[in-house]
Amino acid sequence: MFLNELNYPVDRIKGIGTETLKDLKNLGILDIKSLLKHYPIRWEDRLTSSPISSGKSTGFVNTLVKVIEHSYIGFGSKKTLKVLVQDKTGYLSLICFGRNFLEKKLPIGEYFYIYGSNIQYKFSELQCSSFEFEKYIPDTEPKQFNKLLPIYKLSGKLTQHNLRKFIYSSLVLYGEHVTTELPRSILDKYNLIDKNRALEYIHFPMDHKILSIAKKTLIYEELFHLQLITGKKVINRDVKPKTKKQLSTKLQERLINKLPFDLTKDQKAAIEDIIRDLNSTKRMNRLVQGDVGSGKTLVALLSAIPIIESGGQVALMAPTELLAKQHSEKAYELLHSVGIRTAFISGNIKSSSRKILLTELEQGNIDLIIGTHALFTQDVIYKKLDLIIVDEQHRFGVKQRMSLKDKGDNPDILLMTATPIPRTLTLTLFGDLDVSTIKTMPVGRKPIETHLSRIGNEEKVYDFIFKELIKGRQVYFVYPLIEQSEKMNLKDAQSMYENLQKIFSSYKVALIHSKVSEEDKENSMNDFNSGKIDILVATSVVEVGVDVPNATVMVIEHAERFGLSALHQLRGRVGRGNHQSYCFLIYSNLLTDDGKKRLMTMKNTNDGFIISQEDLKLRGPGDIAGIKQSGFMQFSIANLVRDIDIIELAREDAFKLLKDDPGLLSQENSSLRELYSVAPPFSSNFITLG
Ligand SMILES: Nc1ncnc2c1ncn2[C@@H]1O[C@H](COP(=O)(O)OP(=O)(O)OP(=O)(O)O)[C@@H](O)[C@H]1O
Repeated sequence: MFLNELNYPVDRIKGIGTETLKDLKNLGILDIKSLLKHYPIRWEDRLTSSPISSGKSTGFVNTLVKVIEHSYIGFGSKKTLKVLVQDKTGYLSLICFGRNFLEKKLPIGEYFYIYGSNIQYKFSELQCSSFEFEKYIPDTEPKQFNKLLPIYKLSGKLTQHNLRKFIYSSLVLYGEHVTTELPRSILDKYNLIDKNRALEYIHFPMDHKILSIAKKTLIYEELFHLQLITGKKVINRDVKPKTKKQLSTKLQERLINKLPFDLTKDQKAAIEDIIRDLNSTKRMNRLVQGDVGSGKTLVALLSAIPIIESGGQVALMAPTELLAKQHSEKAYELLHSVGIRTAFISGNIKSSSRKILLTELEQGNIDLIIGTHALFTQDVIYKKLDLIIVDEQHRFGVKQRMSLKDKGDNPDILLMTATPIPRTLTLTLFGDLDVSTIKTMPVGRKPIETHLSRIGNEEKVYDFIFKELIKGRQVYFVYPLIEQSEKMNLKDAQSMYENLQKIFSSYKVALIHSKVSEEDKENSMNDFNSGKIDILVATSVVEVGVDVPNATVMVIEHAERFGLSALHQLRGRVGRGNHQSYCFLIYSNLLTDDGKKRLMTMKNTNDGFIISQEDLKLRGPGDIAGIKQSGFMQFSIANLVRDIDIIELAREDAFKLLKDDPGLLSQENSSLRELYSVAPPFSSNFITLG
């Protein structure tokens, strides 16, 4: 649809000068098509009449009035015009703060449409100081009334009025160039309308019904494109088959037998799923999702073994250096006894050591390499990269993930996440993804006891901690800030580190946060791991992956400032062994409703699946689990939670269309064909993963 004229720069529209252009640019509006895609954030209902008599209870009016009287309140320069108006149901005083000039614009005896909000009963009368009006002219359609008025996101000096004008002009001038992308059969199936009409009605709807059809059309179209792109990827994945393998699992089984515990039922099932994928001709694209501490990392490491046994290499990418380091230590511990050669790569390694490491990797002398995005810098070359494991995948940008894939010849991909999301959402976000879920927790794990505590009651928490420390257990303290901030009156890790050293003077306390050098971080972590340190004071750097089974208490101060999934991840640092563990969420007095809900959810459940559902409800998908940070999904109108049903329909339709007409060659699909021959639509807006 959006070709040619629709790509004209937006200043083709009359009235858009340099200043306005800047403001529009800030909203991402550069050309006609992006102007047309700047959909209203809401519509003000100036269609449904709300007479004056209803104002007292509803707080607003939308009615036709006659001006009855002018008067002034106050004196001198501070006097304020009061305009008394009347409709069929009663009187209303319009208080014109700073707008005494309205005396001329609202002459006595004339009729006006009035839209007023914040109506209050004061001084024995109904008053309104926030209102808009338009002169009533018989037999003429009003400009701003009797309709659903679009309200847009603004920037700088832009006004609603101007933006409406620009959008209206662009619809009049260029609307005819907008072509319908969706096949006619789909429009008919769901009673959707042509794209140009949908755009017209989304901005300037005559009534609620047409608005709802326009919305449905545009939402469906957006999701349909997303699914079409996903579908194409699936086809491409199948186009390049791997050779069928019969990987040996001997070494893997040997290691499993050596473990001091049995794998859980779900761990076993996940490993079986992975082996089946690795052996098949289809490239693996599997997500292992499991709650914190459910044993995903172990599953991933065990899954790497058959690939390595067959002569392939494996790369494991973690989101933070701390986590990568920890994984590499675990991997070494687990795998070196069977002769598997593991290595850790980081951006901080000295160039001479790096050179050696890279040569070893290129020659195939390293079987499993673990690191952060340092794994795919240009000079990293693999001899035979067959499997990529990505931990906490949502924390990576798409580009990072893609460049790793290019390091091998169609390598298998295993993603891991401790932030489970609903299946439809997973499919949408990650394309054609197979999912293994680890729900069963290792035997002996006890649910973590979570206590909420208001700031000021820390003494009790400290008393409790003393008891745990005496038993030989270890403790985390987490703070939202690294250092003191003048702007925010919050406790910070640095000052509390000093304080806690005094309070727990016979115990060893360490501090880690993102500003601590990698070396110091590593030393502290090692010492905490080995039990040399009793108390670790930190920021949310310990959120992911840190695994110290002897730690039994997690204290999070200013807990209301953390998101649900962060709280859950942090809490998941304890309860990783057989000891009963505890989490104390200390909150300040300033609790918002959402903050309260988050804390209550944490208190009431340990189940990461329930928590992520709550998170989704409270924050919406855009914010969840770093999806926004990874920058791959920005919808203009669709909403992944609200529109879940449409996502499923669009997926079915898009996949069917690709199956029936993979080349988009039929007449009915010609718009789509044309569109995709230039560039996938919205490609700058979203890319799916996988
Ligand atoms: N089946 C099991 N029985 C007992 N302990 C297990 C089992 N599987 C893993 N563990 C141990 O439980 C701890 C957590 O395992 P792991 O680190 O693999 O979990 P995870 O799901 O990756 O955790 P996170 O999401 O926090 O990163 C580790 O110390 C691991 O050795």
